[in-house]
Amino acid sequence: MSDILQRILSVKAEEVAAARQHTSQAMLEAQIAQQGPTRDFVGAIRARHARQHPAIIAEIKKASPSKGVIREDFEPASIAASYASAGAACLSVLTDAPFFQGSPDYLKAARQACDLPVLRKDFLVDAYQVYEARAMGADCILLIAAALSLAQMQDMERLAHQLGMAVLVEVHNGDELTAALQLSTPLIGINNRNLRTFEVSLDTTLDLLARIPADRIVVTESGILQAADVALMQQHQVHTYLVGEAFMRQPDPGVALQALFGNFNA
Ligand SMILES: O=P(O)(O)OC[C@@H](O)[C@@H](O)c1c[nH]c2ccccc12
Repeated sequence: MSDILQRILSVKAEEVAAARQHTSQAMLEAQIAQQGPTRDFVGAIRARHARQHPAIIAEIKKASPSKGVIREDFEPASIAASYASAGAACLSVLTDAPFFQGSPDYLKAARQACDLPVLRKDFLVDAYQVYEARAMGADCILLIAAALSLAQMQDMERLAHQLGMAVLVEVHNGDELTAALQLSTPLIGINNRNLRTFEVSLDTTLDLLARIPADRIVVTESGILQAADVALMQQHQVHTYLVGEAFMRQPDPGVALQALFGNFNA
């Protein structure tokens, strides 16, 4: 039986084929020409670090295949505003519909409601989706090393940079990290959740840390739920976090962000 990541990737290939039927790449490029400038995703993270603050990429996620519906009362614009006033560095918005109940409209609404840079959180398998990301307003894309060859990642990174977007490359093991370190992006995400089994272990971050050069920014992703998790990462000089569920389960996500990371001001 194929794992969940394989299933998602085959659905994505179908989605891309269908999307091309009604919106050509040339049409996406015309939409991109109408977009304003991108917001500096890496710069927003570095600015938090320069003030000795953690940098939080706060996620807007309604549901996931491992947890089902996480948040019933789901208004991306007000969640974005709440995160922004709580001092988040950046936003991450799920745009995948079939598995995460996300939408490009959620990304647009969230980005419009604040001035934070926004990551399109989806499963990219084709350059077409990089154009799509910028056309919907994204400032950064996610490249999942478990889903892509090094050559694919290099091509998509080059395109993202041409379009003014940053790249977060996500790894889960040493082989994926070896590939990720051959990209030029400074943003190396370590996903504590295995996308094939859903198992979560913060040791994933700690185990890979020693291999990451000092000029890269380690983003610990998934499973950061409580103060002890943050303290553990701080002890290991990890200062950039991608957090969704811990915030999305609370009535006010920004209040939850400050409860977990402290009340610093952006
Ligand atoms: O909700 P959490 O456990 O805080 O995790 C957020 C984020 O890391 C997670 O949503 C994620 C990380 N990588 C992904 C790739 C695809 C979809 C989702 C993800």
